[in-house]
Amino acid sequence: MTVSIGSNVIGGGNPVYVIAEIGLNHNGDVELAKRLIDVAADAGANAVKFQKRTPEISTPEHMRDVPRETPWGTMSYLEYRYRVEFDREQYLEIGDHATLRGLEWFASPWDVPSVAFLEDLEVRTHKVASASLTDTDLLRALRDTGKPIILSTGMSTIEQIDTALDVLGTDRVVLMHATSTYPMEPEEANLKVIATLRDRYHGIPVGYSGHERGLQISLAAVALGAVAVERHITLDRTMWGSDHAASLEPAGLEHLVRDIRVIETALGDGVKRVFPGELAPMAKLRRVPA
Ligand SMILES: C=C(OP(=O)(O)O)C(=O)O
Repeated sequence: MTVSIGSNVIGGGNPVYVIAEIGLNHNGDVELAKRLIDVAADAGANAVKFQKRTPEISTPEHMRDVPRETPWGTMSYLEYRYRVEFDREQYLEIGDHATLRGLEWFASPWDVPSVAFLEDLEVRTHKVASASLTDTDLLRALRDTGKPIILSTGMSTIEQIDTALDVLGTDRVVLMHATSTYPMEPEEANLKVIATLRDRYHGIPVGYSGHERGLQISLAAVALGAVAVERHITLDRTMWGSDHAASLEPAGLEHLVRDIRVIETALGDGVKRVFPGELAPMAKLRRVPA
């Protein structure tokens, strides 16, 4: 089964769909978001992704008043959440820039009103963050859009994934294996879950959303058959903000896309054959012809 997002097809032997997750790494600055879009386009990614929240709904009650040191002074966690949200005009500017650079753009809505916000902007797909996998109201709102859904599975049990898919259906879903630790250590990657998900949810394309340092684990995910890869990106890992440290800088994203393209080519089709380029070595090296 394949899932189409714009002109890209995910699964079915198509090129791995690379999502550059800008998330909140724009720190509420449209110009920074546009520079990150440029980084994703220059690296050859397929899409850029954001996170869209209605802070008074999506911020857990117990977190709202927790003080947070920010570049704009000390504020409550709720105020900080507002500070890093873009409004409609800003998203229009960002979306236009992504389109101009040949990238799909979409977001993970973290609450039901954010789904309508993104629908109004005519995104072609939605992402469900791992944290939202158990939010049945959100899943229903997303199902009702009729759009393809990319569903991340970090911090979730198989039973919770079953329930989410009962709500979403299986026709237009891409599952993303993920572990929601930042940065994620190799011991927590559990990449064999990619095969577990593929076997259990037969026909649903399975990708990987990574929070590790470096490239090896994402590249191994591709070697294990992940059909989409999502990684956070930043201009500089030392920038202020919770996700920068577990993000790829421009050169890292460029190398990731380059190496993914090599690996997917190298995986081939699984049919054992003698390649034309082997004929000369065969003539030279094989003592006993067939
Ligand atoms: C946090 C997100 O995703 P993931 O769970 O894949 O990291 C997101 O998409 O907002």
